[in-house]
Amino acid sequence: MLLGVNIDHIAVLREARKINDPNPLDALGICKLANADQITIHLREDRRHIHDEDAEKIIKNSTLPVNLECSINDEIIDIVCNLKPQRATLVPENRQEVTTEGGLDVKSNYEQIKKAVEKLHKNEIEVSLFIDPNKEMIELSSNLKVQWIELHTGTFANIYAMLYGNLSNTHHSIKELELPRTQLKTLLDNSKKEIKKASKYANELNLKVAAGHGLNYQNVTMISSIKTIQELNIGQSIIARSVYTGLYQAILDMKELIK
Ligand SMILES: CC(=O)[C@@H](O)[C@H](O)COP(=O)(O)O
Ligand SMILES: NCC(=O)COP(=O)(O)O
Repeated sequence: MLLGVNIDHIAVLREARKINDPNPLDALGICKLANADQITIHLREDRRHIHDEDAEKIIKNSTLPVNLECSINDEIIDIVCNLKPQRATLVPENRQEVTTEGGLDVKSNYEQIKKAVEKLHKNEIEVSLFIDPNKEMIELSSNLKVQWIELHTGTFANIYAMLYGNLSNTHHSIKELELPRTQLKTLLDNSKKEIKKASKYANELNLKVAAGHGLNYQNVTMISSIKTIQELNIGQSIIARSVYTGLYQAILDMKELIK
């Protein structure tokens, strides 16, 4: 199983002080040494962590392929076309959100996405669509002739955290998931089944499948055991663990779990 390490959260720490430290660029060599397969970054419209200058330097200096996540906004797509990462992953963005809350609505935004995919392909950038594990979204992605889809695992991760991660005992508890454990267990099983079924269907349509969002050292093996998923993109949990273990060890630990 391939691992893309999302290094956005190094920039989150830097932006907490609005200075130049820590610099996400410094992570590139460590990711390579720890056998990461890809660097993932998200150039958000509000530039809350990764900035244009970071993206430019990371793409120029990385010896690993760079997967640049971005919205479908015209201006952002033009920036990505100039930056020329190996891959662009198109994601939904909502200025108010704490983090990406769901997959791209490929149906409602079909024409805008088509335009973005064509521009990116013209610039020799492979394209992935960050979508929910939903048959219609997969079929529309296939129609758009993208190379990859990335299945949003945020719902799965939230259920897991409420069931096994003690989240319900904190002020971050997710109200709509405050359910009896038996019910959460069923929801978790169903969520995994949905992801498995979606990845199998996408492979049948010749789409390569990545998955990510909210994956961590506890929940990841439930997803990495799905053979029709080729790659995981993981950020927050790896960077959080690296505070204690160092980034090199945090990546090795994740690689060991998903091999
Ligand atoms: C699309 C996705 O899942 C990641 O890019 C994630 O959103 C990164 O973290 P932030 O949501 O904090 O930007
Ligand atoms: N596309 C998902 C990603 O890059 C990482 O998300 P997270 O692990 O930071 O939640």
